[in-house]
Amino acid sequence: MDLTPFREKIDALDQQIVELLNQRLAVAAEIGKAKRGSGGQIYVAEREDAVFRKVTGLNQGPIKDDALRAIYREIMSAAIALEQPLLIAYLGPEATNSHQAALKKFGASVNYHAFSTFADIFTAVEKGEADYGIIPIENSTEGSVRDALDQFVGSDLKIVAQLYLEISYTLISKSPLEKITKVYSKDQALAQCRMWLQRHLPHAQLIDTASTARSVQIARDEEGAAGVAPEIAATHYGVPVVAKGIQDKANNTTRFFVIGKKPSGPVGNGRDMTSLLISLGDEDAANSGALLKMLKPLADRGINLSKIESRPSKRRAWDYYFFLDVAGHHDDPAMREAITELKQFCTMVKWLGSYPVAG
Ligand SMILES: O=C(O)C(=O)C[C@]1(C(=O)O)C=C[C@@H](O)C=C1
Repeated sequence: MDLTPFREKIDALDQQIVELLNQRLAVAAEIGKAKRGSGGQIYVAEREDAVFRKVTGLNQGPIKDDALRAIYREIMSAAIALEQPLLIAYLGPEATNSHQAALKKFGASVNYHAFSTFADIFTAVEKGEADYGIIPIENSTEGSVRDALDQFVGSDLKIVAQLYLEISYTLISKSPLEKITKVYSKDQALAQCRMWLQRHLPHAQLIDTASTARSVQIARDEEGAAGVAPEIAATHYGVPVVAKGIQDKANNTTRFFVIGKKPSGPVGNGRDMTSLLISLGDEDAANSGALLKMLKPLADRGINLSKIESRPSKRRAWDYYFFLDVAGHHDDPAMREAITELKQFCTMVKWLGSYPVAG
């Protein structure tokens, strides 16, 4: 069959797509100029949310919404890069789950820098050395990332967006499965793949490493060695993938926050979420009456709570902070009223940020 006529059609369409993309980017460049003049935010979570909803709403197929979203992620990433080069801070080394989350949120056209601690990421964004940071906040099987939550106590940075990343592990090695004698990875990653490894590599030695990325470096250099890491690490270090999706539990998902200096505006229509940090002060946190009192200003206004987490304040024994995720935006009148009421009896009510629910 002669494919020439089809390919000619595709060539003509590609020409239009490229022209339209460049027209769109030229408009973004204008927006960038206006933002630089007024000190506006380059990455605008609520606008990106609206663009994603608009284009998936227009979609009649056959392209899948996920594919369309991925394409638009890269279009807006290119727009951002044209408006102003952005630097995104994440928990390294390169090719970690945090790196993958950062790429998923900001696309391939912005710059990334790996930091070794959460505190370093907060400091880099506070000092303006990075524009945004990506912080893992909770995992569907392991629970909250406490060190990350604690950083918010002493910081004025805002949560500007969230995203969910399905955590999937890949067996990475130069050797075929039957020649693998050692499997390296971070203990949590090995633990999450224990059943698969038992079934497919019952005689291999399991060896703990400092990070999943490190295990792939070892697999690159050592015959018969494999690493267990996100797939991005195989590409990054140029080591072949032996098996994908080797984690024992499906739907193992990590939630990440994007942190920045300026808050995000509302999306509206119940599609915003707000995070608050509350301290009850002298009220006994173990007293259920005190907890009830804290939740009442929210409940009275029909503001739904999706998460509550307590952390020791480290100021006094048995003194706690509460991290709350509630539905709505800080600018909603009901939310403002609830916060004002909370401030009347709580020693601290800190607004950590409002952001689109959709990640
Ligand atoms: O609307 C804006 O503020 C833009 O900068 C344009 C645009 C886009 O390409 O649609 C790019 C980056 C922002 O994060 C949001 C949207």
